[in-house]
Amino acid sequence: MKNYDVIVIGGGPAGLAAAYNVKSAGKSVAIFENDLWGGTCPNRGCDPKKMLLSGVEARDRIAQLKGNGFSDVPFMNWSEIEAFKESYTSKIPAGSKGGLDSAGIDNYHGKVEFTSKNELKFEDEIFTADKFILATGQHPSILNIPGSDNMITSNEFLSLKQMPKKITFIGAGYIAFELANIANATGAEVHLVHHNDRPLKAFDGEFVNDMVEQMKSRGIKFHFNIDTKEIKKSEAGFELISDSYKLNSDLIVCATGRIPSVEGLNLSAAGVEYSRKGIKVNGHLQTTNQNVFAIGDVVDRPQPKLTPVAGFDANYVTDYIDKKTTDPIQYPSIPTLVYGSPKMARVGITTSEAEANPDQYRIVSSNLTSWYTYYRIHEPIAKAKIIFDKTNQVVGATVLTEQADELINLLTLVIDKKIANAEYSKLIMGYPTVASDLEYLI
Ligand SMILES: Cc1cc2nc3c(=O)[nH]c(=O)nc-3n(C[C@H](O)[C@H](O)[C@H](O)COP(=O)(O)OP(=O)(O)OC[C@H]3O[C@@H](n4cnc5c(N)ncnc54)[C@H](O)[C@@H]3O)c2cc1C
Ligand SMILES: NC(=O)c1ccc[n+]([C@@H]2O[C@H](COP(=O)([O-])OP(=O)(O)OC[C@H]3O[C@@H](n4cnc5c(N)ncnc54)[C@H](O)[C@@H]3O)[C@@H](O)[C@H]2O)c1
Repeated sequence: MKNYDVIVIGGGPAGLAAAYNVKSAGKSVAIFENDLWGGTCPNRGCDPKKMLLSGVEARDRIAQLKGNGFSDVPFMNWSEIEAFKESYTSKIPAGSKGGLDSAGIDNYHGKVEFTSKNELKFEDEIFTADKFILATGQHPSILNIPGSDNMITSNEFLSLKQMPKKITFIGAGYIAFELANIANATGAEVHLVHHNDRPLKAFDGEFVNDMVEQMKSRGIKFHFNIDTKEIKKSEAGFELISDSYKLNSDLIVCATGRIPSVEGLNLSAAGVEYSRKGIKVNGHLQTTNQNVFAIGDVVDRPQPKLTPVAGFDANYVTDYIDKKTTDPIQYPSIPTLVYGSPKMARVGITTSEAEANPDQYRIVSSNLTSWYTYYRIHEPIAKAKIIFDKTNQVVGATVLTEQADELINLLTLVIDKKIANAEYSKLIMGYPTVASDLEYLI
């Protein structure tokens, strides 16, 4: 039998951050992982996706300067950029494990399951701990329809050795939009099939429509209000079938959401309750067993499931276990981003919340397309909606531009630190940049 102060299950951003924190606090810690050390984000999520996106960004920049210095717009060579991505991702699992070894954190690879409220079994050995942290994340869901085996998920897409000529994505959330843009930049014929006509439903409808139009202008085909009933193997590849609708493609990617990874852990033996939305927690990220915590994507909570949120959870829980805080977790504003062409991002109060409460909020819409920062790169569309409260403080923002990933972080700073226009205007920012424009937006 082995005993630790803390046992962490899941070696992704949440679990790794928690394990390092526990170790730094001078406590004994073990971490278990049953797949790739490093987890979703660096192996099959954010990082490989954004490496592939660098090719999309390069192509977009050239396309926007066509006739102004460039005449040809090259397609992205998939095999080459995939290999470039692989040069990064292939080192992640060994690098993550190496980091744990160097830090003296005991790490175990394989299947682990609870046998009681404070015991685990791993390869016939029992492990006990004072506290457990569940950080097992999520994995892609696959539609439960006939022929579901004929689809791949984002996991396989990100490591395709060849991009097919014609590819279909089912779903219209973050993953479908981002991967569709990547496939499109390689010259593939790309289709996006959605069961209703409101993609990216958490974002401002006007900006989503603008984004859809931009993607259409790049050749991506949208098929709305199609309820996929079956996927059949066909001569041409795979056939997506709905009531009176058929679409043939070489490859179909199911991007209809992700589900919490709780199977096989025997959580009932630990007295930990969960649902299809994730593990149930209280304000201290404590599960229905007070000595078992849950952090990151596996948690059932309203905050978006993102890497920085997973890290924030880890820091909170280890502080709570260390008795550095007794307060419930309080999240700062969380920016969320769709890495498409262009990018769309939002933070704070949404435009729909602001529209529903006109006595509390004022929305200022700006078309930034002709602003120097966006004109310089000849962006076809750049827009912002900034939400102010009664005191004229920025409390929310939605932006649509290639530069949205940088702009939204500045706006998050303005919101969280309650920076007033008068204060920001006194700063000197590098010019001409997104930051030097900001005083005219806030
Ligand atoms: C395609 C894609 C793109 C994304 N892009 C972004 C982005 O741009 N920005 C962003 O912030 N977020 C992005 N995300 C989300 C981000 O990857 C997650 O929010 C983040 O990885 C969550 O960290 P986590 O540690 O909670 O879970 P994970 O990273 O999923 O790690 C959980 C780990 O637990 C392991 N595990 C599961 N079950 C067990 C078990 N029974 N025993 C042992 N180990 C187990 C898993 O193998 C995994 O390694 C993206 C996700 C995807 C899929
Ligand atoms: N840029 C980022 O930060 C980023 C990128 C990728 C993923 N992620 C994370 O991963 C999570 C999962 O991403 P996702 O895109 O898989 O999920 P999602 O929840 O964003 O989107 C799923 C989409 O599939 C649709 N859908 C559901 N059932 C369907 C059906 N039967 N037919 C057609 N469409 C259907 C939903 O309406 C929705 O539009 C995100 O919520 C986010 O937390 C973040």
